[in-house]
Amino acid sequence: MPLFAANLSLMYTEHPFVARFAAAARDGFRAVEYLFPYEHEAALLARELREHGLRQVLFNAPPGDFAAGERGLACLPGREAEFRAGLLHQALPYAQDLDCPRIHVMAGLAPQGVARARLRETYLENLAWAADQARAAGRELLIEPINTRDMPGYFLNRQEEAHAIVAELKRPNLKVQMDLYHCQIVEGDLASKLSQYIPGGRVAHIQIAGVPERHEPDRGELNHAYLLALLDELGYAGHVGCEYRPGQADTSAGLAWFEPYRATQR
Ligand SMILES: O=C(O)[C@@H](O)C(=O)CO
Ligand SMILES: [Mg+2]
Repeated sequence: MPLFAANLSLMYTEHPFVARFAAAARDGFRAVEYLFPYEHEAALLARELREHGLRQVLFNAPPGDFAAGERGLACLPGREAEFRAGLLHQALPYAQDLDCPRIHVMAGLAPQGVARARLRETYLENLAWAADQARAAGRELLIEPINTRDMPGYFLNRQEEAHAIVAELKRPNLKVQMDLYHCQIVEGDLASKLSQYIPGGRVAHIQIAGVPERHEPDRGELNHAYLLALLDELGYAGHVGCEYRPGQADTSAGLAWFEPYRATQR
């Protein structure tokens, strides 16, 4: 049975951030993920994890000025020093304090007028450097294709591009975060894509949500039970992040889809 991680950036937003750990644990989750930990002391977050029997399985490296619309720095020429400082001085220390095995590095929005080849070159140089730093610290580094309906201009959109980069850089700890919500919007054919990519061992984290509204996985056009059973069949052993915005005010009330899996979480 899949192991799920509640995404505390999108779920349980009816509670203040720090109270979301307890809420997720009460509902039977044993793991969490969220976008950014940096507004909170690592010791405080570590205590929430410990007190509620939760594992932190993923968070993102600093993305630049998120409030101003930036969505990562890794492909941006001229921002290398900021990207590298964020990884080294913020993401990796938090990963250590939270005992978090993997960090997602956002690519960034492609700036107008800069050749794609130059962005790709910058992206690969930054990723190679960052993967080596993460490896020395015992962490995996993840890249995630994201759809351009939600994030217009985002540099990395397709699974095949992400897998090509991982293959090219040959860093054993550089892996793909496969978000089935984005993949369905950009590419579709999810069952074939899972069968193609999971056995290769390059997918270290999966995320799910209903499509098109990014609500609970049992709302919308996808057959989540079929896809989750397929993950088991394919031997996927990582976590499945529940990265969705609940369709009603009460996150717990929308967890009927989670019922068959609740007792098997660990
Ligand atoms: O899918 C997403 O939006 C996230 O996984 C993320 O890290 C960037 O927002
Ligand atoms: Mg995602």
